[in-house]
Amino acid sequence: MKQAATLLVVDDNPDVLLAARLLLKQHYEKVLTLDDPHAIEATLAEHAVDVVLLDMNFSRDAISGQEGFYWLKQIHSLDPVIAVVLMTAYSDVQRAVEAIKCGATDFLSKPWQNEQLLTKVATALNHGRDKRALGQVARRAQGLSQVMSGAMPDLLGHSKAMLKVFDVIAKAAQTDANILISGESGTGKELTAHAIHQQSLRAKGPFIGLDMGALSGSLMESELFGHKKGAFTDARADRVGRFELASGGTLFLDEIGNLPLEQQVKLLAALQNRQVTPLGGNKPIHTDIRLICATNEALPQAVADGRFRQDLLYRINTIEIRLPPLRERPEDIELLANHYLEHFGRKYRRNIRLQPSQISELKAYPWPGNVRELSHAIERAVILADGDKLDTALLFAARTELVAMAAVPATDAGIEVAAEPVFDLERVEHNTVAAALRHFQGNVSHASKALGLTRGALYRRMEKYGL
Ligand SMILES: Nc1ncnc2c1ncn2[C@@H]1O[C@H](COP(=O)(O)OP(=O)(O)OP(=O)(O)O)[C@@H](O)[C@H]1O
Repeated sequence: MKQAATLLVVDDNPDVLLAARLLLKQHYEKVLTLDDPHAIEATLAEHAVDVVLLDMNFSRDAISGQEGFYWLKQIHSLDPVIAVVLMTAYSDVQRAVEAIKCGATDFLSKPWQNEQLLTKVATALNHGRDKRALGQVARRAQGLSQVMSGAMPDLLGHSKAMLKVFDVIAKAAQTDANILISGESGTGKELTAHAIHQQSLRAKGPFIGLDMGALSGSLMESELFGHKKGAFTDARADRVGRFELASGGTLFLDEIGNLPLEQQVKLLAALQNRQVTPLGGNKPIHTDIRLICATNEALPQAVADGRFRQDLLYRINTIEIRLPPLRERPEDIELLANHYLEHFGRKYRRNIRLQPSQISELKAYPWPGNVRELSHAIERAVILADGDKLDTALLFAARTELVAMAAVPATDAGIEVAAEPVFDLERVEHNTVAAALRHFQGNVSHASKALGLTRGALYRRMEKYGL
């Protein structure tokens, strides 16, 4: 199976690019190639690249390697922790040492042995990921996370339901009890997990998250517990698991309902024994974590269906926090809308206010995508506003779609059936995604399965259409 990673190969020799691509494509999901290093910046802006394989000598300057060092610096100014493997046909030890000193993760001589290239890429990939995760640990440990990665927004609300949630958060945060947060997509489960961590005695420790919806069973296991080099075919280097990274802090497992039964047994054992053994390892590692899990499906039903272990549910739900959907707390809508109006007003340099009639309309809309949908609606309307007036039609672009769909006999797939055929793919896609989310009451995992998309791909479409 291909590993979910994006690699970028930069070399001015098309044969080198082709050879690298053909080899790496067999093992990694996305392999990008560039024959001109000037395009690196745009490529990194567009793709979340994990490893760059960078030639040291472009045609202007055939052998000194200075161009390679220049581009290495440029790459690190754009992303300081990205793993870069420098490649050169003029290899010598001195240059390898210099490359590593300048921040390269590794050094590769051309022509390469395929096995050697794969090993170096795998090591660089793990190195980069661990560096990212450890960077997060270090930032949090130093209390600098707000400066470096942008402050986590506050969890807002003044409805009775949310005041109750705040109360449970404040009490639970002071303990090490495991917490299960449930709620529809976009209700703020991840934000709540951060809020608990920030109010807890572990606030200075790391907050490490893992989305169980985005990974296959065996990958999940290696992400959770880590692995030793050689534990399985693709394990080309040791890898630190999230349990170990989260030690002293909080481990947040999103979409816990997606954890396959086999891995549920292992998670339960890790929680009971407070230790994990990396795959392929034989020495257990002691862990000290508080576990917060999130789900947008009813886990008791998953237990009844035989998809989730009851003993694991009892272990993770010592405290349960249910986040109500926005339609159940319309009192929060004005507060949230004004918050986002100010936030995006500042971001896009607009000074805009909501009219009382618009607030009433916002409150009347059911917001199937919850707070995420509301924030997207406000952002879109702020960007497209003329002067200081907010156009109600823009604010409710998503609602207009839903109304349009309701007004015509739509199939369960939600494809709009118009009197005149409309050949607008984007519109059909938008309608279908909105209908699937509505059908599964905002459950992203179920909707993505039904649409034949990964959760990531569905999130990208939700983002695109402001759902
Ligand atoms: N009470 C709130 N106050 C302010 N912002 C909120 C609140 N709830 C959610 N948000 C915002 O809405 C967006 C979605 O929140 P979050 O990712 O925490 O939801 P979620 O329930 O984890 O969603 P999913 O199940 O789809 O992963 C984020 O941008 C978050 O900042």
